[in-house]
Amino acid sequence: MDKSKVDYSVYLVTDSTPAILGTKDLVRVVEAAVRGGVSIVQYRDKHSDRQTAVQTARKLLEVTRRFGVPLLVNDRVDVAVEVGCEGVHIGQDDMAYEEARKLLGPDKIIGVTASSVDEALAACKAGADYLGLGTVYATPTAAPQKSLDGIAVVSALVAADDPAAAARDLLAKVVTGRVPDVLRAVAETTPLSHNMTNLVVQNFAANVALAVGASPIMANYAEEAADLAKLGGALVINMGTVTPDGLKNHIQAIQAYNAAGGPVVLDPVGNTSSSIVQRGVDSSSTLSIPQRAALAKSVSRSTGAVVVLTGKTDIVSDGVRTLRIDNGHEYLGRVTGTGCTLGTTLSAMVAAFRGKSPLVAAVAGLVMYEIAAERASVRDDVRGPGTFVPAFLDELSALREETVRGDVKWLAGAKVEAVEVEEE
Ligand SMILES: Cc1ncc(COP(=O)(O)OP(=O)(O)O)c(N)n1
Ligand SMILES: Cc1ncsc1CCOP(=O)(O)O
Repeated sequence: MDKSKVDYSVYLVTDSTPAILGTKDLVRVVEAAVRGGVSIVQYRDKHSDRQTAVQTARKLLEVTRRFGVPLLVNDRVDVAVEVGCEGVHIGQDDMAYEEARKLLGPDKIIGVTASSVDEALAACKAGADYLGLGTVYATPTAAPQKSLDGIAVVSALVAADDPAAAARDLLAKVVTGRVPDVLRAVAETTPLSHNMTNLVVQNFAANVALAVGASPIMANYAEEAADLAKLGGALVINMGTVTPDGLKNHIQAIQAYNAAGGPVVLDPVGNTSSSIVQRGVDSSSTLSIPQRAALAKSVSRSTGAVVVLTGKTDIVSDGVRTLRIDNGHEYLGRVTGTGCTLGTTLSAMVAAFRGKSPLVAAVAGLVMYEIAAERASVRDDVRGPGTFVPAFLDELSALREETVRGDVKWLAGAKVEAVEVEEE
């Protein structure tokens, strides 16, 4: 497992004490919670003897590996080494970070509890992969300007009657709560949105990029890609009006962005190839929502990419977590290019949120785009698809400005839910 890609959004810390677990079976609770959307699990057991702890950790590892999420062990580095799980979480009174690192090697995850700025700085300097910052309470007066990477919970999941439903609920809330972070990152960095897109949408896509806060360049000549890829932006490959020559340019540009580690958004539009990652196919799809969710998850698993299937209900999956978004307006389907320019929007989000969560970035792009459409559609000056387009650009821009000044009331309209997908 590549530890730089670990998602800390919903972090389950287990507890086997009867007061919290009750009479339930811990492994089943963890399995249900992971199925619901938990993205990382820590086995925390202060009471069991070593042999029992190793046995339990092995059972938990079997579950977490099946779902592709990491398992850490709290405090007991020897148990983590013996079962070969993804890492440990240590506190200030536990084994020293350096010693744990020696035992675990460079590739394992080591999280450290920090209860003061000094402890946090020391842990970062030593090389901790993440910090556990103790109990966090929101206050009604102080909304943080920057949210955390995720929340670690014990009883909200372990004591829940339905851990899978509780995990789905938390996942949707945590992902939605990070949307402003993504939009602010776009506003702060003005990322390059390098579009190799179709003939129909060039101008519209450039304007959407500007409205969401990105810097567009419509550059179809791949010789430019290597230089552009170094600028920290993202590439949009839209195959709407592709030609044999265009295809060669697409491949060369993708290679340049891959070499530079830059994100690529691929939109095959209504391409007639056999690939299933097709927006065109999807939007007229007769598949049910569970089928589309399973499809997105399986394509994401096999490609390693975050997959977005748009439609009345959008599906987003990173192969582990799958979400649905039910925002938008029918005008989006009555204006050409609105699917393509969603790709441009997503490029801005993934570029600005590079190194963080592409799943969260994708959800942010979808939510912003579709709530802008909802707001535009109810404006007095909008009388149909023609007047919708300028109003839509205005609303994209307004959402960006509101978010930057800390006004995120609009996010209350986000309809994001986690979807449970059966394992194949
Ligand atoms: C994610 C996470 N954050 C903090 C803690 C607390 O760890 P620690 O300070 O070692 O205390 P105990 O959990 O051992 O009582 C944690 N476990 N996980
Ligand atoms: C009409 C058309 N023809 C080739 S690409 C294109 C634009 C499609 O745009 P969208 O699918 O985003 O509406």
